[in-house]
Amino acid sequence: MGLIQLLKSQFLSHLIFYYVFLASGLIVNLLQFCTLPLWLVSKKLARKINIRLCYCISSQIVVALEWWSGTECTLYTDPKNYPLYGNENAIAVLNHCSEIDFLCGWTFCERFGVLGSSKVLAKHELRYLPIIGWMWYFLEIVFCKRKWEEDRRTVAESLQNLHDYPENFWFLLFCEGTRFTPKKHEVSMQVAESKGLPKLKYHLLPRTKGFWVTVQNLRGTAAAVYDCTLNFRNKQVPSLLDILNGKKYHADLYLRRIPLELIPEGEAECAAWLHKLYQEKDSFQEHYTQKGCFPGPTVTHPRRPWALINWILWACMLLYPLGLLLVQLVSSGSILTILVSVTVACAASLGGRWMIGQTETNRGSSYGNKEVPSKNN
Ligand SMILES: CCCCC/C=C\C/C=C\CCCCCCCC(=O)SCCNC(=O)CCNC(=O)[C@H](O)C(C)(C)COP(=O)(O)OP(=O)(O)OC[C@H]1O[C@@H](n2cnc3c(N)ncnc32)[C@H](O)[C@@H]1OP(=O)(O)O
Ligand SMILES: CCCCCCCCCCCCCCCCCC(=O)OC[C@@H](O)COP(=O)(O)O
Repeated sequence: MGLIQLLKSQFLSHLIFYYVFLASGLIVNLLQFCTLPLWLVSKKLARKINIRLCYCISSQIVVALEWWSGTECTLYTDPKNYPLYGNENAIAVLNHCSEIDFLCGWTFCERFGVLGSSKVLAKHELRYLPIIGWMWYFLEIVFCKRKWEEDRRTVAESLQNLHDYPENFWFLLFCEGTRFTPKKHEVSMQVAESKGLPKLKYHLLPRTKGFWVTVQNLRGTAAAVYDCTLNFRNKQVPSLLDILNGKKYHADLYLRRIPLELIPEGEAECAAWLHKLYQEKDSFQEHYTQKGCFPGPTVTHPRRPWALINWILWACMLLYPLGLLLVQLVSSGSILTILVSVTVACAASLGGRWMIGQTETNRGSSYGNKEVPSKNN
């Protein structure tokens, strides 16, 4: 292990990341709270400010992937569509295969300039996640309880609110509804069989209702569906903790742009269309497994410096006063104050580690583990 690699895996390096992330995150949450009265005066301005504030937080995790771990992200797409990415609203449909697929999604958002504004249909448990969940409240993220009877109205209403959104955004949908595990795959393939649908090898059976309600409510707002299939080279199974330890991965993303007009309007037709899309996605994954790449050309797509600049600015702003405080503490020689500082450092470390734990599949939900009895079964 080289010196730099050793440095990246050290507790102190992680502590710095945790401290900057947690302290800046709480400051940003507070600033977001202060924008509340502005929503009454100018919704447009409040949204624009919140987009930038959210960028301050989410781009820090992108920095960990792009700059700290040096992970490379290759985009496979039709070059003629390339100029449209970032310049239109889109619904991104992504496979839910790893613990960092959301982060790879964020990285592509960053590169196309839509990181601050991008959204997701997220499970409602994430709403309460400190910093990220609170930030999402102000970003108008759409939450679902994964209980259709409750979600159908709230999700549609939240989507309708995005009609006059002032900046381009990508709306992410993990149609599989939960992360891939062998058990969830087995259960969902039983459902596929009971519905007479072909089995999928690399995906869970997609949940179609969220997709249908999203497409219907974003017609006229989003121009296209981006069918995104993500994979990692050499069968690597990445985690956020490994990223923080500086482990480098190579992510490949296959992106197909499908104009929204091509998607059927009726619920049953739209569901059938999505099932077909997932069968195609499965064949792309098979291609990747066999050949080590996706079909079609790649486009060079460099990382941008803004996320790193944002992190450096926050680090300077937050580490300088902390350094001064530490010097004072040590020179005061007071055992009590030194004990308090050690406790605060441990709390920051545990807080950061706990947040990373929220991305780990083995701590995930049991959603999709048990076959839900349906009218078709
Ligand atoms: C490169 C581009 C990147 C772009 C990135 C852009 C933005 C990034 C922004 C943020 C990044 C942060 C990411 C955070 C990640 C958080 C993500 C999540 O939280 S994922 C979980 C929440 N989201 C979803 O679940 C979305 C998909 N789900 C749905 O759409 C659901 O339909 C629903 C709306 C949630 C409702 O769910 P519910 O369970 O109540 O209903 P369903 O209709 O889905 O289920 C009943 C239906 O399904 C059949 N069934 C039963 N069991 C299964 C099974 N195991 N598998 C499949 N199907 C099953 C059952 O028979 C019923 O069938 P039918 O419809 O015929 O009645
Ligand atoms: C610079 C970096 C500093 C690091 C400090 C700590 C960073 C912590 C970052 C936490 C980011 C949390 C983002 C939450 C995204 C979680 C996405 C996710 O994985 O959701 C899972 C759901 O889709 C499905 O849930 P399951 O049904 O599988 O259960």
